[in-house]
Amino acid sequence: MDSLSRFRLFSFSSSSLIIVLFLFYRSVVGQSLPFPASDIWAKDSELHGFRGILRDEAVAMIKQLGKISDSDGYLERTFLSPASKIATKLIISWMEDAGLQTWVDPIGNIHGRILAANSSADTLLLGSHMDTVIDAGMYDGPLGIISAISALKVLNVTGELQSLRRHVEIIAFSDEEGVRFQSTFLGSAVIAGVLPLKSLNMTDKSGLTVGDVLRYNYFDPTEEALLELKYDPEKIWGYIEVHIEQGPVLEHLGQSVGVVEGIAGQSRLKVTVKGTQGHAGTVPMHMRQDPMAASAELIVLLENLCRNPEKFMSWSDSDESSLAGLVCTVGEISCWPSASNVIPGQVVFTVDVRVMNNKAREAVLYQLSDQIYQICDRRTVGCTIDNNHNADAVMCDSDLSLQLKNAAHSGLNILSSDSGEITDEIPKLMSGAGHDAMAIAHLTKVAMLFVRCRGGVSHSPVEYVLDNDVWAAGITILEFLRKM
Ligand SMILES: NC(=O)NC(NC(N)=O)C(=O)[O-]
Ligand SMILES: [Mn+2]
Ligand SMILES: [Mn+2]
Repeated sequence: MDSLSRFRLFSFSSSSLIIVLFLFYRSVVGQSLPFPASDIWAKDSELHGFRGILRDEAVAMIKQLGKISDSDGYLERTFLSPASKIATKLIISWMEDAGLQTWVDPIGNIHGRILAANSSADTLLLGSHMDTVIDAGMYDGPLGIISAISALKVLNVTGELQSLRRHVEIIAFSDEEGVRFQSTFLGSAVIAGVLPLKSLNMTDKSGLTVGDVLRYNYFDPTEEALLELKYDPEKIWGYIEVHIEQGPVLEHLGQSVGVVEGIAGQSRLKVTVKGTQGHAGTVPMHMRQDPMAASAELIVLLENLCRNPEKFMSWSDSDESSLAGLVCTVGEISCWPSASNVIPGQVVFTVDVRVMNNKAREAVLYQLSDQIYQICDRRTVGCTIDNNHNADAVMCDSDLSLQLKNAAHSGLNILSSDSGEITDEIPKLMSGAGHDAMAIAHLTKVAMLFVRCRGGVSHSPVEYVLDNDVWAAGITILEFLRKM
């Protein structure tokens, strides 16, 4: 047996012996030792990177939250839905177990806070979103909330919670995906004071508006009332978000975590194509105004434009480099009346466009709209394009990111001291996915930690993160909190 294994065996057996002696002492003498049991666990856990809390318990929490859904058979938890209300109670219980003061704001954001001894200290915000897409994975959003809660729970166990240099507040945001109302960041945008008022009029599939739902939850979303929920930038030091990468880079590099350099800008359109509803058997093809066939041509065009922008865009608008990372997705389509023997009267589909360069995104949107109107005119069908959501690209703060990178490095070294691996350089990478950090960047400086996910797959039930990578996220936040 090599020396490292002998040391590990000794350290494990000695800590187990201490625990047995403590339990025997308490049972015989009936008194606790001069120091509380948690110190023993804390010392033992310190040796092993608090694996019990930061890995095993965190993974169990992710799985538990991943079962709370509005739908049977797959995970769907949208803005202020019944499942979100159940999830809220669970997240509050976890925050309180970690020693945090908790509350829920009128937008459904869940807050957990610990105050520093210095009442004039500024505040570090941590968090991510509790809502999901449809047929979602269980890590997108909840990983960021739970890794932050677990890190603070460790500090609670070790008695360090009261000696933090800054106030720390975890926020579980109520709507990042924008699945129910197509307008995203509803929760984080209110905290940052940047919620577009037009978002309040967005409707869900049942015809309810955002405003209706908030008023049903006893909050009248007037401009003044919304601004009262905005945080004061002077009191906020920064925002850190842990999130799965949702891409293949970290897995390709063989790294568990990476630091995000920037987040691509994004826009969401709703395209409505109106034609002449008719009988599938009697209207000759040349006499049809068919919005379904028109939409099919539009969707192929959108794909073609984003695959080969140079064929559609004069380079004066934006040169090739600025179009790097351009992606375009039609994720949702519906038609009326949706019967196999009826030429539809109307088709509605969504368009999601992402690219790092904001000017390039505007140029792409212009080209898309121009092409859509040209095709609809040629097909004599009507067309309206609603621009439901825009979020400019965000660059993460370099100083905060460096602190996060250093925390990741020291955290991984703690974990690798168990396994003997030496931690390489922590990679930096871009995000094509959007994050609450895009909204919070309007309030304070932001940094993000990406966590490897299997095959880079996300927005799918096969989304998966290794338990040890969950652990890596938690210990990074723990090290960040200790060193900030
Ligand atoms: N991390 C995410 O999945 N965010 C998603 N949501 C927004 N708003 O971007 C997305 O589609 O990328
Ligand atoms: Mn997502
Ligand atoms: Mn997400």
